[in-house]
Amino acid sequence: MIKVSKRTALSPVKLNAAMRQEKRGIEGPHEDSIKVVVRVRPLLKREIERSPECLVDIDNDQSIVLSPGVNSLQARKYREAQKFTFSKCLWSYDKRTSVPYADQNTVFAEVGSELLDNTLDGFNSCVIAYGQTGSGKTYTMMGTDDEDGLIPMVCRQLFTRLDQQVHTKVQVKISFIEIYQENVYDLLGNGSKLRVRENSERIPFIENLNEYNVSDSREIMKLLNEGFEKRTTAETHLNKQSSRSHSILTVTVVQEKFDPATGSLVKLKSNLKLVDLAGSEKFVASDGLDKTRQQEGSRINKSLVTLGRVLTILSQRPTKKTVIPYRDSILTWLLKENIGGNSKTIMIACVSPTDFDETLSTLRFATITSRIENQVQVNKESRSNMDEMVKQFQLEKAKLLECISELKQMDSRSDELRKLENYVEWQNNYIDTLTFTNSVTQKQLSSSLRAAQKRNELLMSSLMLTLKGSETGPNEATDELSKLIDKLHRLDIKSPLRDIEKDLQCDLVMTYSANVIDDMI
Ligand SMILES: Nc1ncnc2c1ncn2[C@@H]1O[C@H](COP(=O)(O)OP(=O)(O)OP(=O)(O)O)[C@@H](O)[C@H]1O
Repeated sequence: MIKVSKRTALSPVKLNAAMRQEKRGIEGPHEDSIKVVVRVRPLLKREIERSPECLVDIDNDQSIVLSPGVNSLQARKYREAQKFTFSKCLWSYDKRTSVPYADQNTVFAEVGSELLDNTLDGFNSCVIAYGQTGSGKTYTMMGTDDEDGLIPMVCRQLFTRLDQQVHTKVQVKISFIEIYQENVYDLLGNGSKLRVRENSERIPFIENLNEYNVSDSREIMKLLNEGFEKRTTAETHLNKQSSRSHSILTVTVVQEKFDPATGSLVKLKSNLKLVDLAGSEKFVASDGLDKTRQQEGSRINKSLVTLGRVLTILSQRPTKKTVIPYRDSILTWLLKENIGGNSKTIMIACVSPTDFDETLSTLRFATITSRIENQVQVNKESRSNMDEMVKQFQLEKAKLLECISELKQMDSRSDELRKLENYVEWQNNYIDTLTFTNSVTQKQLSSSLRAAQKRNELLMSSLMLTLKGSETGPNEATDELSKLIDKLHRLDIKSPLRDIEKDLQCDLVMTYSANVIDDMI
């Protein structure tokens, strides 16, 4: 998936990325609050039969009003409607015209697109679907057979956007886990329990977790469906197919590109986590739940209670000394970076239109979450020891191009000039190609750059002579020029090229292979 274009101007994709970057401002560490989007689901078939009262309304696209309802017990306790304001409120209750209906595409436009922007800009990103059981989390995240949810849309669009990138080498990896009863299981593995550990920077990771390289949307969708099939679900009294586990799909995107502005090689690495939480479900003895369901319920509650505790502490602006109980549940431990750490995080709070208590609890939870400021920064590495050499090369390239254009203006159309121009173009493309190519080692790159610099010196002298020839008449310079071009021919550039070609087996270097030189010079 490596592409090279000779264009130097910013492509629309790059331009958009640059504009987004400018809008967001800074690459270095900065605060970014967790964004909350609320989605109200429609009545379900079995609910319609009871003709329940709709307790929610959307005031504008940012405020949601929850009223106790005239018939409910809550009406006495909460006399007034409660209003909550968030980044966005999505109305999927019915298709009346005064409030635009939010379908799956709307969710993608409001959340998915931003997640992809952030990921491609090099930020860790995360979306967490939260809400009571049956409130529409899995519908929103995965969708159904007929309507894709956020996860499949994001995965497909990721590749569409990556395919539009030029001058970039990309690697995409995915892993998919579920946390069931406080244990981690690999949804793309053999089903054994996995351990969570922390690296030296105290960032948690899952030991022996399978990560798969994916190169297109077909591959990613295949793995996704495979994992989703394995997720633990069961029928509960509130949802026919209730997720009994938390699932986390992690998409790791590594982009390597050459930044012509700074003349350096830049590596952006971002983790995109798509989290579908299990529903919080109140259960009482009269529900007649069996022991497994009760145990599941209490474990799910335990992790969601810990999540609530962590979010509450974070929302109160903790000091460095405050202990945040991330490790009290596997869920909060694994989401450590995404809540309070280095991640641009969005919560989708899913609510039912008819359940006052649960919807109130979800909206309060969401309000606390919206007060949290994460500390984010672009995950950027540049191969700094190469930077100077590449910068130097860029300067030389600029000089050579300047010289050629000067000669052209002087209407010097000599054969030599044409050859030199071809040579300069080839050389520049070749070096650009190498710098974009991930598999080239630092050693290979630095020796190629050194060789290229030697050639640059000769090219420069040759161009200077051509220039001299144009000014003083060809005769004086011709001899010397032929000698220099001869020297250029004799520089052994073919064998190192062939070595690299063999190593890489990559179309890109092939394009500028040694054979091409034969045609040019
Ligand atoms: N916006 C929506 N449009 C149409 N149907 C929806 C919508 N949201 C939810 N549903 C339907 O409601 C039911 C419950 O939704 P879903 O399974 O997504 O809930 P959940 O929050 O994931 O529940 P759990 O926590 O138990 O897994 C499903 O039949 C789903 O198709």
